[in-house]
Amino acid sequence: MLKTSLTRPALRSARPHHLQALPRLVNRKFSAFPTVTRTSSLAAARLLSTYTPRCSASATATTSTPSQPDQPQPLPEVASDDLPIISQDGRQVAIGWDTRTWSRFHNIWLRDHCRCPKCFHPVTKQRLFNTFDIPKDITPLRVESRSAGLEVTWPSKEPHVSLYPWSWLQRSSYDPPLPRKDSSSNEKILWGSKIMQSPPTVTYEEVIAADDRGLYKWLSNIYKFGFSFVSGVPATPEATEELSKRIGFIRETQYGKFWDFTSDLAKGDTAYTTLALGAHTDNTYFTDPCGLQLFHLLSHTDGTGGATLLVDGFYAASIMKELHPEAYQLLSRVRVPAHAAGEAGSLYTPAPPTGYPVLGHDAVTGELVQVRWNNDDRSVMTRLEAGEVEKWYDAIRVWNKCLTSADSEYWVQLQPGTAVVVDNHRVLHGRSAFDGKRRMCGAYIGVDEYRSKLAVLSEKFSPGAVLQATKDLPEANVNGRSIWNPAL
Ligand SMILES: C[N+](C)(C)CCCC[C@H](N)C(=O)O
Ligand SMILES: O=C(O)CCC(=O)C(=O)O
Repeated sequence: MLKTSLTRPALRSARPHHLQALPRLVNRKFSAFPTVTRTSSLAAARLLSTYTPRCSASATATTSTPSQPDQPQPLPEVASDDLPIISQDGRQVAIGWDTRTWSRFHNIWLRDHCRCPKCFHPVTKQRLFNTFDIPKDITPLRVESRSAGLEVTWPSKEPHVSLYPWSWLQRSSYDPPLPRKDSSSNEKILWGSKIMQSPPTVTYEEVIAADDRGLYKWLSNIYKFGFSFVSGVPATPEATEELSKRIGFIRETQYGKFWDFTSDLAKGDTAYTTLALGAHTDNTYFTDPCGLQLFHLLSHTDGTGGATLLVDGFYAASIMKELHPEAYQLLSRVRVPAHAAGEAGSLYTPAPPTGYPVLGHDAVTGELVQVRWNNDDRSVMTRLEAGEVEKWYDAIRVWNKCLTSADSEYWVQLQPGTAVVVDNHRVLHGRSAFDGKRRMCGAYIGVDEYRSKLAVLSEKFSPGAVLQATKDLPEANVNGRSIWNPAL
């Protein structure tokens, strides 16, 4: 059972945080958060303040607003009695989905993306056809609109026929990019301290069940909220390690593989002390910080404190972006070096040594995709421009205020039997100071192992529109995976 500590335990520097009242923002939509909608208004703030959680784990401190009528809607599935119009214009094939929506695919792109067994290995899903054998000016002998998709006949010794399912072409459309049907399942829900009313939780029994449905629920929670509890976990390192491995193999570091630690400085890091730790993400000194971090408190005797802090870094960033856009931009640009130098046998710094910005964005979509923040592990700032030094310190001061506001901080006193997993690219964690004997165990999981497991489970439990539309096509599914999986 989780005991939520309603008062905020003193952190190491125990500064009272007098914050100007941050407007309570409900769901938020920013260019940086394309899949989350927001209504930030006084009405929304009132809504939040009177918020009463629904009973399901999906209840959050936010409610989603109806899709905006002016946003382009995904195209309907192609009906066999209403096939798209197609036309060739020299270097491209144009597909008319309806009177107003056309996609254009370059001939060379289409030839390169043939998924027939000769061009694309049906088991390994690797390209077999040599891209560089495609003539620069390749032109189809014929293009046909078939119920199964676009059929293209290419010139070669014996004509080569490629089929491209309509749903796959809609999803792959680049000229123009088309709205996607399954974006709702990709929604992330930003949260503040009110998440304490209904934190995302699964049971240990659900997660270890062989049908993987509970495992999928757990990983879906982590994807949507950036963290999830697991209740009913046997309070042993062995059970916790097995739980971790349900997601993927554990990532070994200088701290070991599966860790079982206490305040004995067994490793050269303040985690192995009784000190309070402010909200941070781990591994800022690695080029690729771990994806997930699992914690399970095994025991705490003869003492108090040691409460766990969780902060949604995406939520805090969205507030900072709204209220202090210049600070947001500075933290999105200035690279922060970091180190782990507490073990004699290792000295970690990221490549490149200049480090990475606190707020990392997808270079194509502009979406915020990673928070990297551990002010204790931050190294000497040698790359600040003289004119930016004080601005940068002002910006991290604002960032710290957003992280440490009562609206952002979710304090919870972990109990043996309840583990927590955080997305280390989004949710910051910390703890209050403590005394007595405290034993914590856990593990890191690599970001690609986490994403891979979620992708595999999504294929099974929530196949997107393309997998649904192509599942009965001949030779689509080989070795349990569709050649039309949009992830390929
Ligand atoms: C291994 N364990 C999780 C116990 C501690 C790791 C040390 C955390 C380090 N200061 C960082 O922020 O990455
Ligand atoms: O001891 C705890 O509760 C958390 C320690 C921590 O923040 C870490 O290991 O990264």
